[in-house]
Amino acid sequence: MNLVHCNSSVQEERRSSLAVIMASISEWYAGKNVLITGATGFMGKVLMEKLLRSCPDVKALYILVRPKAGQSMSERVQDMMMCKLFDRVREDNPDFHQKIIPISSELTQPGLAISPEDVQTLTSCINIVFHCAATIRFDEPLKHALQLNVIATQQLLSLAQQMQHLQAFIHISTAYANCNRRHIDEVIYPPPVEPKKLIDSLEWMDDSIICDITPRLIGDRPNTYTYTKALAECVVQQESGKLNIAIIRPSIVGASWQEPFPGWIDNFNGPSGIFIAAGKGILRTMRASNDAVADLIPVDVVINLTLAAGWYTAVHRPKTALVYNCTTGGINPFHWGEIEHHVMSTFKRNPLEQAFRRPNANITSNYLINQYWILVSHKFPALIYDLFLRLSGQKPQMMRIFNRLHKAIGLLAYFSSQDWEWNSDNMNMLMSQLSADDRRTFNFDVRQLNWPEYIENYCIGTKKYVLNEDMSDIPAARQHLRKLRNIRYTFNTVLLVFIWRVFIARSQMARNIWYFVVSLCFKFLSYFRASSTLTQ
Ligand SMILES: CCCCCCCCCCCCCCCCCC(=O)SCCNC(=O)CCNC(=O)[C@H](O)C(C)(C)COP(=O)(O)OP(=O)(O)OC[C@H]1O[C@@H](n2cnc3c(N)ncnc32)[C@H](O)[C@@H]1OP(=O)(O)O
Ligand SMILES: NC(=O)C1=CN([C@@H]2O[C@H](COP(=O)(O)OP(=O)(O)OC[C@H]3O[C@@H](n4cnc5c(N)ncnc54)[C@H](OP(=O)(O)O)[C@@H]3O)[C@@H](O)[C@H]2O)C=CC1
Repeated sequence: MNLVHCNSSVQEERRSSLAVIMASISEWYAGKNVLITGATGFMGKVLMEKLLRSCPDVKALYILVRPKAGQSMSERVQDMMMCKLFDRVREDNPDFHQKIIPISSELTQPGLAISPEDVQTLTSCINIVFHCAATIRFDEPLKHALQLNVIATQQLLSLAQQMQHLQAFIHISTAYANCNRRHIDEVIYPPPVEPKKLIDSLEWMDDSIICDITPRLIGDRPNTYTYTKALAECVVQQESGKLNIAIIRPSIVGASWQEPFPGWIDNFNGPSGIFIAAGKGILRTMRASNDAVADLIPVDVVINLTLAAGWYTAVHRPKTALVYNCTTGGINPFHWGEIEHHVMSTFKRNPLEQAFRRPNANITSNYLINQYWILVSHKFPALIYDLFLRLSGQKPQMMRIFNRLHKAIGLLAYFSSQDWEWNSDNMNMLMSQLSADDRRTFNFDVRQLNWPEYIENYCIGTKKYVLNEDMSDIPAARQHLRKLRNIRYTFNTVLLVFIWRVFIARSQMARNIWYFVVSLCFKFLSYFRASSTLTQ
């Protein structure tokens, strides 16, 4: 009798674990408590939106938020939920905010500054963690980047170790964590330095000493961001213990492709600021290679893959942490030269308001040519415009804007001037594990991505959601571009005449050429006049 009971309970257990494996992704998230760091950021918001919309039975989203810029934690969360990004979720479930539980936390503080009561709540209920928070600035001082990207990850892992019902911990890294290599596999590479040793050393060091040794430490990586993200991956590996871990490595995350609507973007990071600067006619030249692969990845693709990886990690519990390179270059490549073409074409058809000049940006891999165009197309017009502002009693501003732009493009050029090759076997493996329905709901198949259409929606997204410009103002923006074109023609003509006048006054040869050209013009004019009189 006992044996029969035992057999049936084993069968019952097998059946339920089979049911878990067979469950769709949204069924798996049903009833789950999810912890998200970086929820107020670009990717965090899209992650929350997708979870609430496509996994409507998820129990609760616990989000770690800090007060910022004079706003309390709750004010920030309320503002965030009003955001247009959540329109579709709001339509489906006007009470969606009840599922969002903000937890006050400052990730750079000991214990992540989470209160003991909140620690108690989190450790007793969380089923899955998505760690998105990071500083993504390329010029972040090393100590701060280490504090947030490495030490906070370490502390979060130690909190995760105490969670009684945790089934998966998903860490968001970057495809450029190992950008000092040309070919990047889905493995965690040995760290440039033992993270614990570095943390201990920087603890006692003066900021100025750290600043001095930073270039030596980061070595062949371009900035503290990629360096600390590489260290964070190593910390995840070292401190994971018995947790089921996965690491997602997106490349350059851009506007949404399809969800919740095409073109969603809310920041100036990565290429977005460059597109805007080009659309405003400010950026005319940038160092980038026309033929290098532009490894952009839409944010909704990254989030769909992240949620699917969360499900897979919890259900299949791979023996070692799986790394997912989430990139497009090896599957559906597109190049910076093509991006330039489509960005320019979109902004000519859908101009931004109050452009400084007509959009006309060119990329070049040649240092000297780039420097020449910076002088002629950036600095010279900025000087003239600032002079005009000064003369009209206003504060000069253009040179300041260009200095900031030059700093930004200087930091980004590393990524747009060379190629990398990422292995994406795990992304393909994950896709093969999804049911047909899940593949549609959590689509991360970038083979279907139509680049020209995506780039057009991306540019229009920057106009609508970053700059908050109205599409109905496009006729006025086109009119403004026509005005700029006329100003340019007039300016060029005046400049040409001025230069010739200067030459003519000083050089006999210039005078001779000038008289020759003018007399030629007169001859042509009189010929046309004569021939038109004859035909009458
Ligand atoms: C047509 C041409 C086509 C050519 C295409 C070529 C494009 C190449 C693009 C290559 C991208 C490569 C990205 C590589 C990404 C690696 C992936 C990742 O893992 S990591 C992810 C990638 N990580 C990153 O991308 C981070 C990179 N960014 C940084 O590190 C810093 O922003 C900085 C150092 C560039 C400037 O620092 P700083 O001078 O201190 O300036 P703040 O930041 O403090 O901003 C101050 C204010 O200005 C605002 N604003 C900003 N930009 C623009 C703009 N263009 N306009 C207008 N406004 C702009 C900004 O919103 C802010 O406003 P508010 O809040 O005050 O109201
Ligand atoms: N964007 C991209 O192109 C790419 C991003 N990634 C990775 O994706 C992840 C998310 O990036 P993304 O959303 O673009 O970045 P964002 O800068 O938009 O968001 C960063 C998030 O981290 C939070 N955060 C930062 N500092 C602290 C702190 N001290 N305490 C608490 N929270 C903090 C921010 O909160 P707050 O709002 O309070 O500042 C914000 O929610 C990162 O791990 C990044 O490395 C990887 C590849 C490319």
